[in-house]
Amino acid sequence: MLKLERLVIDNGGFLLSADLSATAGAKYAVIGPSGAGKSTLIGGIAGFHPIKSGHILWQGAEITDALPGKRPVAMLFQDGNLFPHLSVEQNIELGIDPDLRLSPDDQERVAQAIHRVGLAGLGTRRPAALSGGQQSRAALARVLVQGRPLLMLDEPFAALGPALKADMLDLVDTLVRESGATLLMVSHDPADARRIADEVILVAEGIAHPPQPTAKLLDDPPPALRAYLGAPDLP
Ligand SMILES: Nc1ncnc2c1ncn2[C@@H]1O[C@H](COP(=O)(O)OP(=O)(O)OP(=O)(O)O)[C@@H](O)[C@H]1O
Repeated sequence: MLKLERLVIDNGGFLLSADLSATAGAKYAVIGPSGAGKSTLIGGIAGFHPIKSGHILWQGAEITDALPGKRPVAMLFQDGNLFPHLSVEQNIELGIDPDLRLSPDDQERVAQAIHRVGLAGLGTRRPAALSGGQQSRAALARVLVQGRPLLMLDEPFAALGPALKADMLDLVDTLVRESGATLLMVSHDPADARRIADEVILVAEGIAHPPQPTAKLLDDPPPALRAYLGAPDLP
């Protein structure tokens, strides 16, 4: 379980509060208005922002002050952060060892990840020689090989068209189920939440609220979410 206990994250003076738990192996969408603090929330859990107060616990162990690389977290951003001068294979290998010194077992894991995301035969290409969807797959393979139990995606597929995005969400769903990882995915699109998330963490006005079942929250949104979703005001 991921526990955020009276947590306050400081992102350059912007404060985000969270007091909630996320069940291991479940899938959460993080949604809410622009600027509300969604990226701050997952950046804080990943160790990219200082913690002003409170605690972050994973499976009962305190990780509040752990270095980012020592946390149980793999993170994927919108642009995927692929290095243009490296092959797809090398980009994925970086997920295992920044110096690209891989054991035969590691190389086998990379080959399996490439296969698993549907890029078999394209491992020697540079990112520029891949389509946008294929680049997303390569970036996903890189977080996969890290084998971390907490997978955090920050609007990873926002640049893709609707059909490709749906494909990628389904792929993430399958991979997360297979690995048993816990997923936190920031998205602006409620349809993404419905497609993949068991529960939604609503972030509004600097507060990350405890998770609520996706359909219940989206079918009957609270005022903070209602305006954002463009839902009509209640009479
Ligand atoms: N480096 C920074 N220094 C100061 N304030 C920042 C910094 N980065 C972000 N902020 C502020 O923190 C607040 C939350 O930003 P954050 O990126 O977490 O929101 P968000 O909900 O992810 O927004 P969006 O949906 O637009 O990506 C915003 O008001 C933003 O202006």
